[in-house]
Amino acid sequence: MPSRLADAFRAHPQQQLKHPDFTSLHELPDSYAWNQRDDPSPETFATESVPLVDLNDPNALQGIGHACKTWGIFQVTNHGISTSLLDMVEHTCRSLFSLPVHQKLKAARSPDGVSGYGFARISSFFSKLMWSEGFTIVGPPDEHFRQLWPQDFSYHCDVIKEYKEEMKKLAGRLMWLMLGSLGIIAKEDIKWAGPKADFNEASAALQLNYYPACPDPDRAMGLAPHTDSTLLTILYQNSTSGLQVFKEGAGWVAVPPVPGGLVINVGDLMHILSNGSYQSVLHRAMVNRSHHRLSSAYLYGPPPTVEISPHPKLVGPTHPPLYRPVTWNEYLHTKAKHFNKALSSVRVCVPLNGLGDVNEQNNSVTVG
Ligand SMILES: C=C1C[C@]23C[C@H]1CC[C@H]2[C@@]12CCC[C@@](C)(C(=O)O1)[C@H]2[C@@H]3C(=O)O
Ligand SMILES: O=C(O)CCC(=O)C(=O)O
Ligand SMILES: [Fe+2]
Repeated sequence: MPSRLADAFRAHPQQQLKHPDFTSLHELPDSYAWNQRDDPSPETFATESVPLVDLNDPNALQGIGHACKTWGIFQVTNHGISTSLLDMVEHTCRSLFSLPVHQKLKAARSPDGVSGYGFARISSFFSKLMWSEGFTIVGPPDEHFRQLWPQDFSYHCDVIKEYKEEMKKLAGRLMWLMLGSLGIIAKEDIKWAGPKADFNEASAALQLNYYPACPDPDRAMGLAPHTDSTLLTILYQNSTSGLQVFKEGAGWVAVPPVPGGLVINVGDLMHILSNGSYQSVLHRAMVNRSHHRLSSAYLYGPPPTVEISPHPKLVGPTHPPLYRPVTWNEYLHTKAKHFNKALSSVRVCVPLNGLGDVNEQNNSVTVG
């Protein structure tokens, strides 16, 4: 197994799709029309909303634990990331996606690579195209940014570098809050957290997403339903709504932007580490008729070759491990090959008369 995150996709090259100039499309081409309107509209039916946690609140740990068990997603305020940094990231996203298509294609993701401009990796699993553009950053963005902005690439590199540093610190803090709520509190409990317990060796990808305004938003899909292959994801969304999460019993629920807030979601690896206690949430992004939307997802995971398995503290005679150990690289590779079957493919088979409540989450995806 390769030791760098950037190598995880070598064995699964992605076919390059044609990038449109969205601004020139005044009608929704058939290739972008999803027949997904069989689900109830969240505005009409959802009576519940995603939990909001103030990180300065002394009860934040309990709030986070409850949110991870029941929703797999929550929003945070007082997270310590300055508004000016978030504004700068938004400005860099805006500047990137408003470049002419031919310029953006100079930084296109190569078929066997992970970084660069293009459609989301999951596109190949759907017969319809998504109304969005993405830019994935793993490692330093310098080379690609130099192609995009020959003049001011260093300014944008600095913004991304600072953002990644701040996100890494916040992610480490969130890890201890999420784990703490499960009783995993000592630094020895997670060896790879390192001597300072600061998760210094963690790895991450930054995914910048752009959803242009769409002439027929009810039939289009910005980003198809998926779970993230992460421990956790920190999402910044601008003031245009679009993110929705699937909740059993409630259907698709909108996650409205909270001024200055960040969205935190549980990923598949955290679901595994928590031995199924925390749900990795199925989510998607919808598009808007008059407003474009920007988001940036900080996809956070362990060092690429560290094995993640149900934590020993959460496993016992009445709680057998539900998953086998898996490294992030191996899991990304599996996701690239099997998409929404990846999680069940690492699940341990429990005999029919087996122990434990085996609640498989609804990961099924309907292709329009
Ligand atoms: C570290 C990661 C996590 C990746 C793959 C790689 C870089 C880009 C990430 C995303 C971002 C968009 C959704 C997703 C499903 C996709 O298509 O690309 C994510 C995927 C995953 O969570 O599996
Ligand atoms: O744009 C959004 O709200 C969701 C983005 C997302 O799910 C991702 O990048 O993984
Ligand atoms: Fe996601």
